[in-house]
Amino acid sequence: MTGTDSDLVVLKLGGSVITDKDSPETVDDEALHRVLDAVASTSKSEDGRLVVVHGGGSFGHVHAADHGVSTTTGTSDAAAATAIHGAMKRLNGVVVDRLQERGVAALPVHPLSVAARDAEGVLSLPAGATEGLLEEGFVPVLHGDVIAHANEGVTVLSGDEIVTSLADSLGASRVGLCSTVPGVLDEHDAVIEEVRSFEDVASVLGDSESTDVSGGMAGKVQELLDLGAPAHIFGPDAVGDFLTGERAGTLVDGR
Ligand SMILES: Nc1ncnc2c1ncn2[C@@H]1O[C@H](COP(=O)(O)OP(=O)(O)OP(=O)(O)O)[C@@H](O)[C@H]1O
Ligand SMILES: C=C(C)CCOP(=O)(O)O
Repeated sequence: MTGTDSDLVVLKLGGSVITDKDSPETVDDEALHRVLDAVASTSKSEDGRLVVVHGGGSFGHVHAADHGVSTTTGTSDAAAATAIHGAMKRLNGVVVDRLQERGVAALPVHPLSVAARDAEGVLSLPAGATEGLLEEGFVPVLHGDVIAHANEGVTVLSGDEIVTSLADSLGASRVGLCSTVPGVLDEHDAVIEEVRSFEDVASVLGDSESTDVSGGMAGKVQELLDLGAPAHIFGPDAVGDFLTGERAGTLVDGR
């Protein structure tokens, strides 16, 4: 949120950061308050536009696992889809409410209503609603969800996919992923400052074939390297630094 008014920052709050992954549908209040305090204080002091995306944690993932739904295996059971979507809407409601309580003009955008995948799994996520809200001065808050998937019913759309899709379609100037770890870690658990190619980190992340691109660090790094914008992976303590344009965690930049 530094620079010109038109600068757009996309920030993802990891589901494992803002929820207690060991307890179904439980928000990690302390962690959520901490990261939202940082978002609220910087959004008042910095120019620029912000989109927030959050993951599923103990909300969406528990229901997705119960119903055997992943990013590639779907369900045609409307009740199952509603269970997953409903849980994600509850978490989204908490994030939006708590941002509004802090004076941030947050509004929800639910991907189920706008996005779809074709039979090859290629995602279409129209950005008109998000863009329109940004133009009106709101902070759109999107979430991982279930979406229509040709021949599969609905499948999971991850927050990471939303981030990369919107960053491209809206021309984000910076992207940040707040995870539970302080960055991409090397074999001694030290934060790697910069990743310019996947080969730089393949040995600590495992090779791409063995990785589920919807989750885990290897998939994140691969997708972020393909973006047209610099991306940062950092821990909950560094949200404020990222939003004010300071160095935060690991810079991933494949441009
Ligand atoms: N080299 C590495 N450096 C940092 N984390 C790694 C590394 N290799 C694997 N990981 C794992 O990747 C995890 C981060 O990915 P994960 O998808 O769980 O994060 P998240 O953004 O918080 O996602 P979610 O929204 O799904 O909870 C870390 O918790 C860590 O266990
Ligand atoms: C499980 C659901 C519905 C959301 C997944 O989003 P993620 O936590 O970003 O992978």
